[in-house]
Amino acid sequence: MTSPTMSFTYSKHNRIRASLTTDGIRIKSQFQSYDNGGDNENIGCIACFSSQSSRSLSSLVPEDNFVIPNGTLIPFGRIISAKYLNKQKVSLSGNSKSIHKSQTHEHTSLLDSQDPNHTSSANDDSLYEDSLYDDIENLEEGTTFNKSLIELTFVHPRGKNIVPTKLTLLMDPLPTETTSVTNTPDLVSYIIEKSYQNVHKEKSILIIINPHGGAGKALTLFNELVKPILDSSPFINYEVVHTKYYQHAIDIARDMDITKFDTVACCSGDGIPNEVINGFYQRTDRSTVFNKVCVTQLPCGSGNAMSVSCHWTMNPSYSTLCLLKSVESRIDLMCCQQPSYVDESPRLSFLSQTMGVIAESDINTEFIRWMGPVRFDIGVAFNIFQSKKYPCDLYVKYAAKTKKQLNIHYKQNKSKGQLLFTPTNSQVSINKSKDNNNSAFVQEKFPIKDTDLDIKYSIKDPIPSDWEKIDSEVTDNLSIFYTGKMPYIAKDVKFFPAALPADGTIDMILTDTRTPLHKITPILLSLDKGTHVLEPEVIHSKITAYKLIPKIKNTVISVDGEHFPLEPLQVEIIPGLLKTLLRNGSYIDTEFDAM
Ligand SMILES: Nc1ncnc2c1ncn2[C@@H]1O[C@H](COP(=O)(O)OP(=O)(O)OP(=O)(O)O)[C@@H](O)[C@H]1O
Repeated sequence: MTSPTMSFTYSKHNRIRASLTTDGIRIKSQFQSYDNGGDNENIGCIACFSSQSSRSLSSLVPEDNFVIPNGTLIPFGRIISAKYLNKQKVSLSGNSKSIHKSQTHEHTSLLDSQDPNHTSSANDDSLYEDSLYDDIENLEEGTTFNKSLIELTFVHPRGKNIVPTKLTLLMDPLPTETTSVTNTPDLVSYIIEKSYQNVHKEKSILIIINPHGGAGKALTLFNELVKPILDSSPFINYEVVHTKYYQHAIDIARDMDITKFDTVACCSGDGIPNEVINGFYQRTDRSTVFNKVCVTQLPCGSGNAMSVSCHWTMNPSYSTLCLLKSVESRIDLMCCQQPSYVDESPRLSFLSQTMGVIAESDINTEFIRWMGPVRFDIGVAFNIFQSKKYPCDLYVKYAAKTKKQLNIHYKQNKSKGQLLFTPTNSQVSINKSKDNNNSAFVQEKFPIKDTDLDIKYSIKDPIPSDWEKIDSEVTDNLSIFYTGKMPYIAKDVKFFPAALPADGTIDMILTDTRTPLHKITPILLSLDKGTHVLEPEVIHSKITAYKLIPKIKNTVISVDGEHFPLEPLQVEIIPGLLKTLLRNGSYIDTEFDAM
């Protein structure tokens, strides 16, 4: 991994003072320009940094006139790292107007030790001292002066994306009341601790890029939007591998050395995360892998449901910030069996299964197109829903059958799954504060044991007696059959608004062709809001397992956006199997409880 560091000349020309607040670091002042001969209290200019910078900085801050208004707050959520620029702490005493260096600073940051480009401290020190002489000129006799020169790395918006940049800040020491509360008397340690609360910040990541993903744009998106942010973090190590053939990511995940990595980040659509979890599933040490390795998506494909649901964004740069900052969580997976492959190995699914109109439309591409412009074309919608039905038999094991039961289930399970890391030893602890059921659930399921991965219901066995057959009036006229675990199945399509990461259930949505045409229109038009599930014609339940037996020859089954054989499909939930990253520890808020 490379860890670019900015080297630039520090002087009073580009000094910026800043102060700690409870939410971040506030830029206080000031751009002191020789050109205009005085202080400008309104802006801090870092344009001069870029002109004096190394290659890395100019690539990070290409604008010539990037300004930070005085008073700007850099929130901890946007801060990637901080380090002292001086290796020695300097104390000045005002009456003598002289500099006394104290002992060598104990808190050398990771950057100092890792960065081969970091230049000598002697030079830094003299520049640092120069800058301080200005400040002591105004000191009153007897006062002491003790400030730190901090290099702060953070991300800031540029256009639709975020990019990393660095600022050198002159900051006061940590207030004594803060040090007594946190036991982190050191300013840099405090900033880093606040910037990575409850987060496992040191990550060793295997990046899997599908160069064909997103119509061939994945590699460019990685290089332009993901890599600069990864490279700006001293806490991230990563290796990159490219997929070279169809389903290559299964082999990569099955064969990867898990002593080297704790995270797999898929620069792809939803196809690669699906392959990664299936590669894990095929390993002999699979429970160890599922306990250790976290799988996430950096949205570089055409279907990026995982990112929009988990990182709350389809933007690769914001998703990369989530990769650095998100809370590790456990989410349920679904295990699929079909006669063609079950003897070889069942297949895991993290997103959805569907048969019929949606599968035929290809979720990842055509479906979005259909949902976008054409969804307003009522004629097309009518045609789809009028003419095509997909008869089947369907047996389900209910967790919440009625909409009322589903609402209760949703409220009870909303906060399940989050894992918190204690800052001291990085051991997983359970978030007990939110919900007692939650902690019981996670304690029970963590760590995953080999037996947790065993199939509970074989497709070869008779249908269990506690499964219910869906009314054949519905299934003989089936229009939409869609089961899923994540709220968004594409941008702006909130198909499963009640989906929860670790409630141990699959959301099932059914419609049938008996629905009158005038009722189909509001259903189609409300998919972006997720309120289609409220329509009485839409069946919406939570289930833990099902068996679908198609009774039609000319359609397709799709699992996580990939085509599967048109034959009986049996699916069951595997609770909390996958470690992933959820922004703020939850899926994007669908506002289901307010519907
Ligand atoms: N080098 C490759 N050659 C052929 N297929 C590949 C290659 N790399 C990955 N694939 C396949 O591409 C498929 C889609 O991957 P992904 O979801 O990342 O992309 P996407 O842009 O969302 O694509 P799609 O719209 O086709 O689903 C997967 O089935 C994967 O096995």
